[in-house]
Amino acid sequence: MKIVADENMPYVEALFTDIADITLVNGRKLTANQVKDADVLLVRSVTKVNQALIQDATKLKFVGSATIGTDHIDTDYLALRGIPFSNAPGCNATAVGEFVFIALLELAKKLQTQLKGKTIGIVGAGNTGTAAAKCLQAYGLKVMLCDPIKQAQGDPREFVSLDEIIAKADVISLHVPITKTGEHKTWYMFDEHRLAQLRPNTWLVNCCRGEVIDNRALINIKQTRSDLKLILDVWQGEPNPMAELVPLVEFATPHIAGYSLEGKARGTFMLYEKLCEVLAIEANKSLVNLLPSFQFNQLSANDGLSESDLLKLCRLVFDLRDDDALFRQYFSTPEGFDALRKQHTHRREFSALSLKVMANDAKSASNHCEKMLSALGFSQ
Ligand SMILES: NC(=O)C1=CN([C@@H]2O[C@H](COP(=O)(O)OP(=O)(O)OC[C@H]3O[C@@H](n4cnc5c(N)ncnc54)[C@H](O)[C@@H]3O)[C@@H](O)[C@H]2O)C=CC1
Ligand SMILES: O=C(O)C(=O)[C@H](O)COP(=O)(O)O
Repeated sequence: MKIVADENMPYVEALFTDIADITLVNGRKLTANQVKDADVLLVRSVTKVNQALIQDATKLKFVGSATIGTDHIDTDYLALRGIPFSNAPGCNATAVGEFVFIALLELAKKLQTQLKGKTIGIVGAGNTGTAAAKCLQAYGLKVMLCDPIKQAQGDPREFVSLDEIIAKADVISLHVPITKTGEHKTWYMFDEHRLAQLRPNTWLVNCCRGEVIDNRALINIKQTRSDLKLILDVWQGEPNPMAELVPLVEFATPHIAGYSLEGKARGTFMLYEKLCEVLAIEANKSLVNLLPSFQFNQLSANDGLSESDLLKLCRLVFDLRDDDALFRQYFSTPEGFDALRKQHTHRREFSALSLKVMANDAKSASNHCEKMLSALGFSQ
């Protein structure tokens, strides 16, 4: 049996060697010829899986994408061919949630202000939006959710409209799939008109898909609205972001919000489990055994962490400034965007770090700080 897998999918060899021969490929440049004798195809978001790619792959019995998004997969064509498909919903939700939290702490620091006290609007309350909300609420921030689809499905959480988010939130974070049709389509959800409605000093975060914001309109509005602050992890036209936009952005990263080591490993592992199910074989590997130990095993923190202390702690698992600096230097070089993603130093999730909080006051042993760090996801 032959598995063709994206070379940027960690742990493929550790998980699939017992099942099949593995050929690793450049996912962005994958050709029909490379796939034609594959039994299994494992991709990431940069590979368009459609009729043109797989029509000659007559033996194909499974396609997996180690991602949340499925906009690169022609699922109708796979269904027509009767080829089972699985993505990896939720695999990198924690990574995205922590990315948003850390990025906002970084932005507050850069602007010499505080994140504390701000009201956050989350657009799209699925896996990643919920994970972001969890971190922000753990820090005591007011979070408003907008998700008309979940609302209509009877999700018991409180929801508001997008207009209300735009009118009231200090920070807007986007967590929707890219959709081009229908009542709730998200393509250019933030077009010229919506961008013009943003309140003074709004912080806008996009780590879902670039085309949710009209990037040309964003460039235009930033010419006259220096009060708007941007954190962009995703870009219209990846892997070629609009060069004029980059200097207008406070933190710029190459679509790595979901790139924690845990998140990537979870994505591959979910496909491993699914393939075993499809092939009716036992899944005898474990996810925990794949992950290396973290270099900072256990730390003590004093009670009463300031926002600045909290950021220092977060930087131990992920220092966003490194990715931002590399992005500005290399994004416009040939293949620079993809190289930055490939060479991204895998960061860890908060749970990799065990923290013991030293109470200043013996009576407050079970203190606020300990609860907050635990709710953020740090181990204890
Ligand atoms: N930058 C990165 O590394 C990553 C990016 N992503 C992107 O983020 C997207 C969201 O991921 P998840 O949260 O896991 O997906 P999800 O499917 O769990 O949640 C998306 C939510 O958006 C809602 N939604 C759809 N249209 C909407 C609209 N017009 N207004 C408000 N809400 C709307 C849906 O009802 C759903 O609850 C993915 O589709 C993917 O494109 C996901 C993971 C990592
Ligand atoms: O899961 C998704 O959807 C994402 O956007 C991924 O984080 C993208 O990662 P790659 O598949 O492009 O490595």
